[in-house]
Amino acid sequence: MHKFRNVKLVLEDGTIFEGKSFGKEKSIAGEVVFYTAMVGYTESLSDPSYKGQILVPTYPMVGNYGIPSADQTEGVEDFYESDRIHASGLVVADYTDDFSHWNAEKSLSDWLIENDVPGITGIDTRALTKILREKGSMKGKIEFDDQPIDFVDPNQDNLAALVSTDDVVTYGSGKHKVVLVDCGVKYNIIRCLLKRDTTVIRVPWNYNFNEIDCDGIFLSNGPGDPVQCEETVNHIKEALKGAKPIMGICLGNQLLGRAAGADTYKLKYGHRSHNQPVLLKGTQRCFITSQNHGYAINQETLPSEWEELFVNVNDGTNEGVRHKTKPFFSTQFHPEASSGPVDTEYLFDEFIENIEKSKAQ
Ligand SMILES: NC(=O)CC[C@H](N)C(=O)O
Repeated sequence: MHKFRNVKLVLEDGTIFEGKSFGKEKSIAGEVVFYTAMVGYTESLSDPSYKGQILVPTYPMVGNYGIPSADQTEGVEDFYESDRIHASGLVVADYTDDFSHWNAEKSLSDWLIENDVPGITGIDTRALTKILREKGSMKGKIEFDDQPIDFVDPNQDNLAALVSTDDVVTYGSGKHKVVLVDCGVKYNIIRCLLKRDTTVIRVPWNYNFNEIDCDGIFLSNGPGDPVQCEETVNHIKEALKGAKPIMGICLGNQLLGRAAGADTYKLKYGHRSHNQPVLLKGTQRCFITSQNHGYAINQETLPSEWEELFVNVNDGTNEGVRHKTKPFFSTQFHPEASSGPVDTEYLFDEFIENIEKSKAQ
């Protein structure tokens, strides 16, 4: 029985939380980040953007709806955001093995163990989150006494390269051909594109996608610091010389911003939740969005032919950019949601409209 052995969460500032293990009995180190969504542990743990991070859901009870089936449609799992867990570890207040849900097939504990990922329960996640909010996201480790390890900063690595596809993969057979630059794509982006009559050609993060004859370019979400993806940025710079429609999400927003000439920077503790309010610039329209990011575009550095598209109402940070004359836009939040509110899924329709207009020219 692997469960409920003593284990510690150790923060870079010296704080130690004692808890019980309910995942793999393996010490790991990473960046500790909190998220305040009440549901969505399956989607978050399988979101490649969490690579290298130790996740702390602030919602106290975790595990009660189990882990879903691996049913697939067109080669994409219906209920996961990738084919494995990408987060390094999970920290919860109150884990329960006693799950109940129409689609549950196994416990969260079993899924963590299968994926070699440790979990720690019995932690005062409210106290932990207060520390992360005061001091910012920080390095931490889930450590078993007999397996000491050092702290690591995952953002020093090119994490997108670690989670991107190795091969070019094609999904669907719709009329619009979209190149999907995979820096760590969430499956719901592929699902949202396939629902809109597309053929999706998923390519590695550093692939020269400009060589592909396509109708539009999609820049995915992904983990880590956008400065690590200089190769992708150079390919985007090339694409910006043309006029093929581009849409980006999250890391895709940051990479589009950098390709345009703007800078990016690290936020103190990031935005990870289902209730982030964003204002559509030039209107009074506010959307509630799903978010997961630690970096942002510095909107002051956007060149004059670009403008801010959305802004975060909580802290004024950038939530999207667009070109003033060409069909290029991106969002820092997640219009594909999964998990979270779907109010901004219409942005995929705008991307497809841009493709239709550009094909009609
Ligand atoms: N979800 C994402 O694409 C995250 C983008 C980037 N890694 C950040 O943390 O800001």
